[in-house]
Amino acid sequence: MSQASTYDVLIVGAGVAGCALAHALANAPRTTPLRIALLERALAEPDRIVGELMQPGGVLALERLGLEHVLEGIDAAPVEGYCVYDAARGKVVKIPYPGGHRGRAFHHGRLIMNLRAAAKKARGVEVIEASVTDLVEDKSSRVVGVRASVKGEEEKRTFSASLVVVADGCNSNFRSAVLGPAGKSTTKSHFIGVVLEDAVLPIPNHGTVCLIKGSGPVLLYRISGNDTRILIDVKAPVPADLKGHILKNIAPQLPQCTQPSVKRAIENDRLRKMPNSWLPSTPQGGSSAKPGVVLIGDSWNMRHPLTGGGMTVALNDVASLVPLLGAVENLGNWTEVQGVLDRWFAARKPLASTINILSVALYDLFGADAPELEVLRTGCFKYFELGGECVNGPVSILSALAPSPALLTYHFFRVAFYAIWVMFTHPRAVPGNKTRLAVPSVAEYPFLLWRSIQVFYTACIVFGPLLWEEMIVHAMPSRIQLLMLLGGLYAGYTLLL
Ligand SMILES: Cc1cc2nc3c(=O)[nH]c(=O)nc-3n(C[C@H](O)[C@H](O)[C@H](O)COP(=O)(O)OP(=O)(O)OC[C@H]3O[C@@H](n4cnc5c(N)ncnc54)[C@H](O)[C@@H]3O)c2cc1C
Repeated sequence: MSQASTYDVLIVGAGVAGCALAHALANAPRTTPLRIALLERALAEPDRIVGELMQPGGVLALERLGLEHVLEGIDAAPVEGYCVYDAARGKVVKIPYPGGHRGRAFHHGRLIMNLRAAAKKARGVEVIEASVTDLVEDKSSRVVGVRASVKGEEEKRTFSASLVVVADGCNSNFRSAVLGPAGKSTTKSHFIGVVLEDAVLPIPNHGTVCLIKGSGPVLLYRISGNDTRILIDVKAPVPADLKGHILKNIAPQLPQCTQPSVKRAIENDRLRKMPNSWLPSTPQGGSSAKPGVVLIGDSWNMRHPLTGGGMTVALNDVASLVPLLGAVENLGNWTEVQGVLDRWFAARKPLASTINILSVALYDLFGADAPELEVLRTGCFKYFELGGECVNGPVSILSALAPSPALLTYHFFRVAFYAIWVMFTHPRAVPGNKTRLAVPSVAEYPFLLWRSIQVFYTACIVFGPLLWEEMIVHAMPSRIQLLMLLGGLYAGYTLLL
């Protein structure tokens, strides 16, 4: 016989978002405390290659949520900034976080176990090992609960609640039921991961991003006293002989100091693979939303993991949602919840959109194979070499300390113009004699002028659609969007003339 269990809130998935949300909702000041069920399909320590570097903006969100202690006792490594290594030139540039801020890197499973323990301790939260199989709807198609296989029980159980929150991660089973076609994600590439033992990084305590010729970027960061994570971006189709491909084409391009540990790990260990997906967020409070259910975390919004922003976005989403949702006395009042979701969508935009756009734009530059993107990639590296605000601005954005799409747009297009300047003014290999370097001659200017137009156009088509998707498409009434599109087309037409 199936049992029924009734709560105020059901949360599907005890990962980063689900645990933080359960803990924060339980601690929200309310006249009547909430009864929350946190349903997780496997309570054993997860062993995954995701969510291992937390940006300073994520650490601050944990503090806002009263969860900073989850970073303790897990042998987490401090992260003081980034080091970008350009394999083509064998050069590194140091990009420290601003103002002495720090991120942390760790084994993902250890963080999750601490988060689950914190959720379990919170008043009114029940953590249940159960795999959710269906959303339960009433006659009006409002979600009123879930059905789940509970560990140790033969029959499926129905859980009911005023509100269901889905936080079941990147492979969400319920995304399309809630979002419809808007829930279709795009996979840009895969990350291949292994753990290196006793690896030496070019700059200690700095996440390393390696720009590789003919392949996507490679990330390296220490995740405990002895362990270093390597994530190698591989575009589709993933080669059948992956180990051979990495050992032959990628490992020799990595910084010399890391190569012995990389070769050892690739030869001896099992390679793990995860898709790198992109899913812009869509509003959940509008008339097309499914009543009674809300998505949060990767089930709702994903970006490229190159910039390690997923947990930061998820935690900041929780931190901005809970004060709004916690104030709703009757969570069964969907009209009131809808209003909250609209305000939440607007409140989260600056941080989430900045991180999301940056991750994909940077990936397009760093994973470049087209010649125009190659120019932008070189320009970006040289922009960082300028130091000062050319480092401080971008790293403040990356670390989620400066949640500003305007600042991101400013630096992105400064990089594009600087890349064009570099093309005209910096020495480069002379065609036909790769060992000789020379500044382009005046005779080459017509070609470079044409290339500049292509580079600028490429910058626009990399950045424009991301900005449109994240900032405009769901933020404005469609008539204003249409006017903006027509205005943009007209401006482009007059510029071309
Ligand atoms: C290769 C890779 C590397 C990444 N590296 C970083 C990084 O360094 N830094 C960073 O900030 N972000 C990183 N991310 C992104 C980050 O992992 C996610 O943004 C983050 O984990 C999202 O949290 P979540 O709670 O939404 O999902 P998850 O943390 O994935 O949690 C989902 C939970 O739901 C459970 N679940 C799923 N289905 C069900 C079901 N039917 N019933 C019950 N439970 C269920 C799962 O078991 C899991 O515990 C990376 C992503 C990838 C792909």
